[in-house]
Amino acid sequence: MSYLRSWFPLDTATPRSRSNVASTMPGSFIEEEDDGSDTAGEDDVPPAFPAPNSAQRAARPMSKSSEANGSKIPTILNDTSLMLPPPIPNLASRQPGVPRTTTQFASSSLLSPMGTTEKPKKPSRKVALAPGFGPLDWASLKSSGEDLRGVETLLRIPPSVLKTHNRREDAWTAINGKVYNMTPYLPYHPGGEKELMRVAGRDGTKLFSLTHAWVNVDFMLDACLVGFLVSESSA
Ligand code: HEM
Repeated sequence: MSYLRSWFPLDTATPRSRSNVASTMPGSFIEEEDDGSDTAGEDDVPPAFPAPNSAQRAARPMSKSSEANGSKIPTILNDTSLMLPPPIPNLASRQPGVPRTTTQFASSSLLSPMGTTEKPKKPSRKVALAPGFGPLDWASLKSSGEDLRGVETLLRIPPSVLKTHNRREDAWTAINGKVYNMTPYLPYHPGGEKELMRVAGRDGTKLFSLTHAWVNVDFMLDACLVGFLVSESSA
């Protein structure tokens, strides 16, 4: 009991009756000193929650009726005092290709992601490749062992030599210092032959990286490497 008294500021000087204690703290497990009398069965009251004198109990508002009769029974949170449910998303307002507003997003996470309805920023400039000239066909041609270079060994190529390889049947270009034979790749190029031919016989590094810097030319045209671009003087 002395242990419990240190928790609760009870007036220990004037001993209270059990009924006094019970009226201030309903459901309290506090009891008087064991006076030896038989109290079996009276201890079965569950402990009060929130605990008497706890911060939670102090913070919660008392109901009007409980304030009136002086008892400290906290108001029970009922359905009307709960937060309102989120608004139901208006699915009918969705338009293909029209991005949704932020409120439409906030209302549901089950809608399809925005990327699927958004218009592409720029129209694709890819061309329709002839059947049998897709990326996988190019990959299998590269690994077939067929000669796609047209040279015996890798060469040192000055701009004056590069310039002479500017026809569809013999189209070379230099990208990042490496010279490639583009001719076998022409029908496989997703941007079309015409675009590729713009860099035939010259250094195509700038145009290449302006168009699609993400394309791995080292890998795409590894089987077409003919040599390295060098200055006229060092050729
Ligand atoms: C010489 C090496 C080149 C290689 C290996 C190459 C490869 C490719 C590849 C793989 C794509 C598809 C890109 C993608 O799916 O995102 C592509 C697209 C394209 N390429 Fe090239 N390319 C080369 C040079 C050029 C050059 C010099 C031009 C000239 C402007 C060009 C113009 C284009 C265009 C317009 C597209 C379509 C882009 C689009 O709208 O999606 N390419 N190229």
